[in-house]
Amino acid sequence: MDLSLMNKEQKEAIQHTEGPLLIMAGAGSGKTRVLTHRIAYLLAEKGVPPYNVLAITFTNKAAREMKDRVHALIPNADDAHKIWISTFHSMCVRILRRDISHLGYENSFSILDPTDQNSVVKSILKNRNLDTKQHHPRKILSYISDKKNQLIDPAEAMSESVGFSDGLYSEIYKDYQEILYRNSSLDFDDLIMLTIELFKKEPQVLEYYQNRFQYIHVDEYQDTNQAQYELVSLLSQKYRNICVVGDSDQSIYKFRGANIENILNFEDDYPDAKVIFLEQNYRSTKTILDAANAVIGNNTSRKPKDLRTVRQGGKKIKTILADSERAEGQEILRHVMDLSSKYSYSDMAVLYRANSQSRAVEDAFVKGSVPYKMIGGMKFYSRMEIKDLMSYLKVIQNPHDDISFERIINTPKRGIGLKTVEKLLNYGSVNELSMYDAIKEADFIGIPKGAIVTLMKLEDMIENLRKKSKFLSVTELVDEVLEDTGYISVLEKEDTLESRSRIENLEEFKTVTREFDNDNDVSDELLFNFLSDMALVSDQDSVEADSGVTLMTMHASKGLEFKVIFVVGLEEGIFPSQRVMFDEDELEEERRLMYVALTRAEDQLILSRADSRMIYGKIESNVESRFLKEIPTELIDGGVVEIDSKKAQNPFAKRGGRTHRRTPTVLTDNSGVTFKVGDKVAHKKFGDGIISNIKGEGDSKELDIIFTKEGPKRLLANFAPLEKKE
Ligand SMILES: Nc1ncnc2c1ncn2[C@@H]1O[C@H](COP(=O)(O)OP(=O)(O)OP(=O)(O)O)[C@@H](O)[C@H]1O
Ligand SMILES: [Mg+2]
Repeated sequence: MDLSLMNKEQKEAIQHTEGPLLIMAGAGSGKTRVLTHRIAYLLAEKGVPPYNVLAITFTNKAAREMKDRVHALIPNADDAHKIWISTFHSMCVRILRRDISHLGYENSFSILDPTDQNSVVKSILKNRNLDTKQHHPRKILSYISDKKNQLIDPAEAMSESVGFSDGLYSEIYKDYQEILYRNSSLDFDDLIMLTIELFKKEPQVLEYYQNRFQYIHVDEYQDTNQAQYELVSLLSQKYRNICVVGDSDQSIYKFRGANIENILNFEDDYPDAKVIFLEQNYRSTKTILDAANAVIGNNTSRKPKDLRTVRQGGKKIKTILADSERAEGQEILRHVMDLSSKYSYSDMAVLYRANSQSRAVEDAFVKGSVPYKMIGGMKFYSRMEIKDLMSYLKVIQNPHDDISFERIINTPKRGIGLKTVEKLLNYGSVNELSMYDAIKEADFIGIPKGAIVTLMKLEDMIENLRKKSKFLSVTELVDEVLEDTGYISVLEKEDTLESRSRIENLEEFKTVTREFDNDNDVSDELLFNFLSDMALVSDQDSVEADSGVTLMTMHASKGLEFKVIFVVGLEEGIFPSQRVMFDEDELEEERRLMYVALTRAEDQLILSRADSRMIYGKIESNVESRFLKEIPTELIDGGVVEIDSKKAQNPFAKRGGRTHRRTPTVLTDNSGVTFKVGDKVAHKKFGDGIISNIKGEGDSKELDIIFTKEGPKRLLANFAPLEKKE
């Protein structure tokens, strides 16, 4: 295998195949690249069978990328397919799918998403007559998650609880776990906790996987939690060929139980471990790396390390100071459009601290017709119609999933009242039956005749769909579900703006299923695999096509790289966030997050902040983030661009010493053309239309246009690719 493109340390790491190996190195030094090459090397040079190799990544996106890269290095595609490259969660789904029955769960278990978890906790609180305002479900769920990540079960949590609320939470945890068990449902943390439980209870199962995974790799090891650590330790005990890579400066998941000690103590765990440091960064320009190193240098609890780059110089860092979040969004749009002559949209990413910050940027992009994709699939999947459809699919897969069944029992409306639902639930919980099974005994429960007939029909329909699911693709199954349940026809009859957009979303969902169908053959496991995939679309993952500017949280950007990175909202109180300001440890974690964000950039960094912004409905002013101040001024482009959205701006004017170029298709009032209500216009993407309304001033000026084909849209006058028609 050709390793000539790797440096000396990288080569050493690739060729050290036997025994424990730790690669500790800064961002962009090729850690992930070493992993992929090491896997290829094991197969090509050491004759290791592909099924003996395991690689664990932090996100599904990273897993997909690693698979692609390994495929490219290994000539035999079949071999590449046999290597397990996955996240902790999807690995555990596969293991549990085979053997979870040892723990009393059904092999067809469901996976709960955060919304489902929330409704479980709410129902427990209701049963216990507790107020959700006083006992916030989110707080309880994070308690439960903490316990699970530390592998503490309800009994243990109860026995070691101190004080009233701790005691109460541990009891809720017990209820929660019982409900999940009854529903044969698992939450994300269960996937790992139960796999460990399975391994401990059934040593022969553990041994099977130990023999199978003789070479184990873990990327981003600094962010493993206790449970994940234990899982890796169990699996690697027998052969001890364990290679972990990570960077303690990029540990950013403490809030989810990640334990930085796992990587720092690796040498204690494996005294015979070989340790390799990589010091050469291949990703970023010197300017970017100098900035990142300067920032992280302010953390006191770290070992300083050297990180150099071959890419000398580089463009200075640009900064934006806007007067509002809206102006910030528009200024980012302006930069994106400027840069789009040199880079493609997919070379750029906008990073923020919290998901809620995306809206202002999204608004600007929508109105400026800049394509973008959001990483954080939850948004799409938490829409009502998508949740309904998913619930149907989940019930078809696992009829004992009461959480999903309750959602669809009267959706679309079929005359099943709340009373009937409650009776089924109560009867089920007394007799340890799922609602689905309770229906079979509906006669004894005192459910009205008419409702019984309807419920029987519903069960028939679901049974039928289940049979079909064995020989249909997921897309075909989705069509059947929407048809048989009458879901689509109800929406079609409604024929409102809202119902139409719901139909569009369901169509959009089918692009997801189609993609899945293209990669997977029809089989008994197809639906299960699809639902597992969907459940694992975590907030790091995108569901949209691979084009457009990427919008995501800094957390989600870990491991990725882009030519141009925007970091927005660099204000005290936003980033670092208010919550951490007075806690030195948390502040250091926040600074590591800044380090992660900065080191995603290859060529150009653009850092922005707003003088004031709306937070929870209130206008707040924040001063410049300390992280921005920690960047040496000589690395920053002298002209801090001040944007005042109240004063109309001429985008051709010189500001901050720079001239803004515009793409020639943009003909706006600023370039001499005046638009007025009633004007006929042609839009590059949407075609012909008529202006129906004009609002705002300067950069914020908005045009409402009714397009012949696309209907009404609201666009930013200065950015919309519009031409006036005679
Ligand atoms: N020896 C090399 N020669 C050329 N390019 C390299 C070399 N090593 C790594 N690279 C490139 O440098 C970039 C960063 O590599 P990689 O993503 O593996 O770094 P990393 O250490 O995993 O970063 P992070 O800490 O951000 O996860 C990639 O584009 C990779 O292809
Ligand atoms: Mg990496």
